[in-house]
Amino acid sequence: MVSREPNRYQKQLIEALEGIYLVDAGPGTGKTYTISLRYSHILENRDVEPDDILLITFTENAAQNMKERIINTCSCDRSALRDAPISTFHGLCNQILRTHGFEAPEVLGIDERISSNIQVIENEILEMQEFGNFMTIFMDRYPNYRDYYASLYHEGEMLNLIRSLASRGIFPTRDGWFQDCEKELDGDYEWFIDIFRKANAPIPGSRSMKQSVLRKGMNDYKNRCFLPGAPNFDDICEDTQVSEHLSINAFNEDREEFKNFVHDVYFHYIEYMLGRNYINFSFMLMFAYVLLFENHALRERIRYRYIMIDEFQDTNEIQFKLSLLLCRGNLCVVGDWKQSIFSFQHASVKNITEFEPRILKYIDELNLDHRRIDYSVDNIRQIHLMENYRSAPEIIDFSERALVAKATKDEDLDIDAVQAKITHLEAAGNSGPSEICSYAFDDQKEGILWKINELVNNPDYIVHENGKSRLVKYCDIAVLVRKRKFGMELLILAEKHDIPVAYEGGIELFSTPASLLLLAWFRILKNISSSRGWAVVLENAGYSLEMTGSIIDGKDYPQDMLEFHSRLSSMDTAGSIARTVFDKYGLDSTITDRIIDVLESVSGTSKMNIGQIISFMEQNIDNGTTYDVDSTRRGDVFRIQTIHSAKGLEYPVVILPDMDVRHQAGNSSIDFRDPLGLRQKKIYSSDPYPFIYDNWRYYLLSKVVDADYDEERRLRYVAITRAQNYLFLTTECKNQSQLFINLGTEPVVTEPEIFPVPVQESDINRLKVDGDVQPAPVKLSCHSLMNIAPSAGEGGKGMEYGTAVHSFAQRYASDKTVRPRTPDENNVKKLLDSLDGELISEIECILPIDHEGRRILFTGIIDLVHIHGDRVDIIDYKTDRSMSNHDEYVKQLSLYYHVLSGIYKDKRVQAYIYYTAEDKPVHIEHLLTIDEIKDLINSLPLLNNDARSRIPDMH
Ligand SMILES: Nc1ncnc2c1ncn2[C@@H]1O[C@H](COP(=O)(O)OP(=O)(O)OP(=O)(O)O)[C@@H](O)[C@H]1O
Repeated sequence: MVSREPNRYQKQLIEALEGIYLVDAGPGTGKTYTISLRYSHILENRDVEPDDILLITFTENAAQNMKERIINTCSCDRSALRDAPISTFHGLCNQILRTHGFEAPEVLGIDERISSNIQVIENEILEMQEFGNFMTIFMDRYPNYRDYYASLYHEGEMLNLIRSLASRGIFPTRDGWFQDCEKELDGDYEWFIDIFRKANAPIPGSRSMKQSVLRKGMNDYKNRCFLPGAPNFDDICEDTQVSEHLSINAFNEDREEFKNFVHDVYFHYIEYMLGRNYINFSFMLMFAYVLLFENHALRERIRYRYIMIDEFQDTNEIQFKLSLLLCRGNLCVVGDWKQSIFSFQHASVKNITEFEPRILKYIDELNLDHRRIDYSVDNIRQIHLMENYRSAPEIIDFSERALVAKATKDEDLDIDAVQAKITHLEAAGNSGPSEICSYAFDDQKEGILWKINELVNNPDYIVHENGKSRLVKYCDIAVLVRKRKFGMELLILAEKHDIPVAYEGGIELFSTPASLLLLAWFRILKNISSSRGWAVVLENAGYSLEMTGSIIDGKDYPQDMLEFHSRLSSMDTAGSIARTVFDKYGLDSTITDRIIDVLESVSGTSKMNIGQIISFMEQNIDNGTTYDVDSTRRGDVFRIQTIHSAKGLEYPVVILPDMDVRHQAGNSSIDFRDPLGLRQKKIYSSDPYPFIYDNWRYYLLSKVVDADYDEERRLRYVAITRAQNYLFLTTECKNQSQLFINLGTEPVVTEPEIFPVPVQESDINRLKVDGDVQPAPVKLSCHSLMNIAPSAGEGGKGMEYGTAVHSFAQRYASDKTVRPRTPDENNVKKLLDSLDGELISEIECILPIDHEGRRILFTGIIDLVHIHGDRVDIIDYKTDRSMSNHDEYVKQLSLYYHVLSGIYKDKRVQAYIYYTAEDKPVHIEHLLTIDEIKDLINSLPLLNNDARSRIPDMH
């Protein structure tokens, strides 16, 4: 067992307390572990209180965990630690503003105050609604900007731009910009021209010079709709290059008016929010910053003796500057540039990769008119942690190779330069078994589930825990996805297959069936004749389409539902309506709790009426907004997580599906990024005719700024480095990303075996339909009657082997030229050669059984049917090395037997299991009768837990 003593370098970090420290170290090197020990060490060895040490983490959860870890390990007074400033930047700024921020808006020339009961708008949709209201007023007041309004795809673009500017420390004042920061909006000409010349250099060919990368990328210029006056393609594109003169002209585009527009929207939106006693996360940081910047006495009072920041690679510029203002000279930041994956939240990887130049630049800015930073940063020390305690050596090596895998065929990636920046890690703690394997499936999600079932309880896969070895459990496995949609689809499929699963990392709460039902009731509450509302409610209660149509047309709603409606009408809060609806339907889960929670919080914050609640729910659905739901299921379940939410975690087994690395163009008409500054992608003009034209200048400039796949690679790196022992990469057979191909692991092409597929009722209980309604049939795979561990079925040869044998048998039955490759396939060939009747292979069959008032449809695939004279043989291949599962297979063959007996009434049907390893067809003498099958059905948990028993009574 690995000792938990810090290593030499970790010790050095723990003990080196005074000064500025940068730790840019790889995954699993113990950064978080060491930081918590360093915190305790400061308390134990310096004359300070917990209040003197600021520890910043990335999420509230991480802060909580860190605090608990410190409380459990530190020998100092635990009660003092409970309120210690271990928090996120937002938590810290919120606290500063509520205590000292009353007059902060004055710094920007705003007359409003920050009250101690100011409401933080955390909800994206709610803020978007507020922003929409604000823009309506603004547009009315500023008609002069109407061309800009017309060019926006969506008002939300402006809100996103405001957040992005705020994260960079670009704030508007009444008369201009705070600290002349608007020069950032102009872009960086030197930087631009440097990359322009690189991208525009012709490429040496064998005989003559070939087109530059930039020139190649410009071909689409001809097809765009630019305003008249834009240069012709031939003017802009020369033989092998793009005109430098026109490119400089494009960079120097006059944007004064556009900047004024952005300034006015930004400034008045801040005023509007404060006027309603609201603040958002971006403005919280902004006001805390300007307050500490201007109020020297306060800054002096608040500053911390020691500051530590975890996950520094995902901080943004204003957070970096805030840390400097809050610091007395002892700052320690830890992170890993290779794990920077939050640029969409405006994080800046350069905070860590260019730590030193940035700190010097920021200090110059902060000290321009007053000496705010009085400590020295001349001696920034770096501590290198190079031992990875998490992953097996193969996984560490593979992760480092993945960082230099090209994302596209033509990507101009300087592999040597990237490699030079990677510090190779040694595996320090994990000497357990290890495997990296990639798979190509026809259906990737089915394939992933198959692999999970193959892993669990399979002696081929071992996990070490607390010094002991054991088989893999579901809870050891994490599937880390790029997009939530993929994760949600996998979740639904896993649930359908009855594989224990939990989805973590946010779900589209308002698109869940429970929420859609609630939305329907809100619609009915707003308008008793709402056909959209009634359609959902009636359908959910089991009414057929025709019945629903006639009820809606005749406004002849069921009495019990009308009574329920009048009960809901008497309620005055969205939360109580939601609670009552969910109670009525017997819906009680973490999802319904969270829906109530969100509705209570947003309707409480902004006093919404029913119409606004409906539109809030609709916008959530349209935007696919996700909410964290406190873990759906605990226990032995495998986890599906987005890569972003898996940051900092580790799992014995990681499955990483292929991800699409094509850049989503995204509908946006404005852009703000280095080195281009603030730009309009689209321009509205009524001349020569009203249209939203492409901006030729932006088009050209955007071609200069290379498509950047670095963050995609880093995302993959984060996912891979969560794995301790086993890493499985998966892809679709037909649709492999270039990044996947370039990882260089030849995928095993395999077809997943069929699972038990109990088709379940929806988790929503229904209001009862008047009269008798035949319940829908339940579809079950024949495997659901069998009691076989998923991996045991192939008796040690593995499912892949079994799949290959089945696949060979199927092909050989129809094409005798196919060659066997294994002894089992050879035996199958012998068997098939010996059969002289008609052969039908892999035929799907369904056996209906009526049981206790309900129809159950058993489905399965018969490997081989052999029809010969008055006899029909059913043959099922098994690649097991023993016959230990024989009795279970008899159940499966019995179902097939009853199907074929019903079809071939005048023939004798016989069933055989063909054990391929032994070349042994075993005739099954005693097949189960239908009554015996019904006895087995009684023991199925799914059917006993019949949803019908949970139907609420409306009467
Ligand atoms: N000196 C050590 N001895 C034994 N185990 C260690 C040591 N240092 C760290 N570990 C263990 O290594 C694992 C990774 O540690 P930690 O999460 O702190 O790394 P990290 O550098 O923050 O990783 P990441 O960058 O991936 O978030 C944890 O299980 C931790 O307990």
